[in-house]
Amino acid sequence: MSAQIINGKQISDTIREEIKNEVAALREKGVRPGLAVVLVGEDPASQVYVRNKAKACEDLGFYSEVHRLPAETSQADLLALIERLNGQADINGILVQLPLPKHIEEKAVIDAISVAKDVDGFHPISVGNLMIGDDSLLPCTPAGVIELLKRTGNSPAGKKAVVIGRSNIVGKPVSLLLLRENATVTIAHSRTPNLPEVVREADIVVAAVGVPKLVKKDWIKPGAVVVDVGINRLDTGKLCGDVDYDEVAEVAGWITPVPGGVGPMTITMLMANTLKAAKTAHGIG
Ligand SMILES: Nc1nc2c(c(=O)[nH]1)N[C@@H](CN(C=O)c1ccc(C(=O)N[C@@H](CCC(=O)O)C(=O)O)cc1)CN2
Repeated sequence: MSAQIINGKQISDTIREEIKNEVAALREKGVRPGLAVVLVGEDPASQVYVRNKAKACEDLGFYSEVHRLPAETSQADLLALIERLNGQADINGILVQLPLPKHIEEKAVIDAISVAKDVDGFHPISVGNLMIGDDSLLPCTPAGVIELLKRTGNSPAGKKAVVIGRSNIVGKPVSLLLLRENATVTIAHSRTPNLPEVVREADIVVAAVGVPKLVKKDWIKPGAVVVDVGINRLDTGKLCGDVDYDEVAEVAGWITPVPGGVGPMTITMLMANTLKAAKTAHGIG
């Protein structure tokens, strides 16, 4: 048996088309969603992601502003910019690209973003809303994982899901979203005894642990859905996930590749969040 591939690029393109059409209709009514992206420093990977976000805005008809600040920008100056963007009516979403330079406290920056414009879904109030099941802007990568499952007919309802990883950005929120979708969820991590045995119980495995090729073929129940959130760069320069793709694909029912699986969904869900924030700001559906 060989797993069916979950093509994140293709699913992401479909969602972008849906968003583009909705934005075109909104613009007819005089509403244009706006996203501000803030980059501090010159991290090469972050520069690529920020460029891709600005390009997505252009392609889908959003207004966008990119604020590129030098690495030595003070925390006070960054907070002042966020405060200004919080008050700007043409901006519906604010994203500060992570990681930030060491002298800036990430939490202070996330806390300063208005909850209504928190399109990353990282603000403590957004996290609390997710926890209690209130409507909120959902963190992009976890929301992308749920979209990939649903759009390939792999509804989590009634399934056993094991999430490997407990980070605030992926592991914990994706677990809460799977629970919200009526899966029975186990969160496993580096201190979980008998990890392969725990994972073998799962109908859905989400790997978000940051260890290249950790998940092996004999950890997987035949036919299980395997979603790999890991992005690890090997010494060869090649990207790989947290799942040993070649061997796991022999037993899984469905599998996401790296690259081209979860990765492309992150920016797409950011655009979906910005659209949602704009509609809320204008009192639309
Ligand atoms: N404020 C934020 N900062 C960061 C986030 C985030 O969601 N919000 N996530 C990452 C970076 N990131 C977006 O910002 C991101 C990472 C990876 C991809 C992606 O499409 N990956 C591709 C591979 C790309 C490659 O070849 O390098 C894939 O997996 O297919 C998109 C966005 C950290 N910072």
